[in-house]
Amino acid sequence: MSSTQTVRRPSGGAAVHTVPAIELTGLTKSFGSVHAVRGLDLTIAPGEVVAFLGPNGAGKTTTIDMVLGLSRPDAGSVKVHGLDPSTAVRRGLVSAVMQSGGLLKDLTARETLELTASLFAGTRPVDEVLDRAGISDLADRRVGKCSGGQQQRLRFAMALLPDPELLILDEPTTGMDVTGRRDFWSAIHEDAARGRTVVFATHYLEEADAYADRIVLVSHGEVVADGTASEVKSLVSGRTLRATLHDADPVLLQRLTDMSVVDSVELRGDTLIVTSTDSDAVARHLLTTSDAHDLEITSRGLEDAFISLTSEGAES
Ligand SMILES: Nc1ncnc2c1ncn2[C@@H]1O[C@H](COP(=O)(O)OP(=O)(O)OP(=O)(O)O)[C@@H](O)[C@H]1O
Repeated sequence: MSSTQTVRRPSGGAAVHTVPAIELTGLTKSFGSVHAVRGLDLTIAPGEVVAFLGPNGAGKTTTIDMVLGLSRPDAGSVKVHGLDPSTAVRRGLVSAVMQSGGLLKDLTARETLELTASLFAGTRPVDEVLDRAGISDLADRRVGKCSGGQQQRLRFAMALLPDPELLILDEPTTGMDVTGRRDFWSAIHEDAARGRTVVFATHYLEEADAYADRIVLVSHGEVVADGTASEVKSLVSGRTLRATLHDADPVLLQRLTDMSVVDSVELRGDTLIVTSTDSDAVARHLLTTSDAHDLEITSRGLEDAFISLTSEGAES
């Protein structure tokens, strides 16, 4: 069952004695015969911005629910700032921005925040959280008139009321248009720069690439990769080499395929595409034995890593 290709853990350069923002040990949760989370270990240091990635059904939401104290593990433990999750939530150490729900359409943004603040002791001033979420200009707009992106920034403002040490976002931008997503992330990014720990689950790989210090990739309820975006990308070793090749010689294609450093060879019209762990050797071979020209070598992206590390059989 063990399949972890963890490249490093923990990360973020935190001092060894620092109490982790999140510490998951052997976390396990099943629903009937579905093993949603299978012995997941993860430590997140204060101040890290971590993307939690994985295909549908990988166990992201189940894990997040346990971190927020919304459900209990079958086995293993969850600590949030050294406390059990419900105590951490009660003390305002952690709050969450979820995908939907929790808003009343007839209230304005300010009224929504005032109502939420009245339910808790010792919250930040409403004007401050409006400002931090970048929606001061929307304070008097009714929620029902706000766009999806603006509503998400309002949820973000609500989550900031207790000034939590740790902010958790579960697929916060699903269904938003590009502008809404960009505005939402710029507000989160600015806030995180002040030192808040942020953990977000997303299906948009480019969001993880752009905004996370660290990517934790889960598959079948386990961590399969853990590192910076470039470290995770480098787990799918190699690069893609493209070249223009007139009159491709089948012997040349076969020789390339037979090279031990070559993963795949493909011909699309005049364009030869080779993925390889040693693009220099392939380039040398091509340039000395064929008329290949317009050579271009690129790193494989996060999407390649995601597919390769989470596909069936990746364990082997
Ligand atoms: N309440 C539940 N009852 C039964 N099965 C559940 C329940 N919640 C989750 N599961 C199952 O557990 C597995 C993990 O689900 P989870 O929602 O944690 O995945 P996810 O990574 O968040 O997926 P997605 O990206 O689709 O949201 C899935 O197979 C899901 O069907």
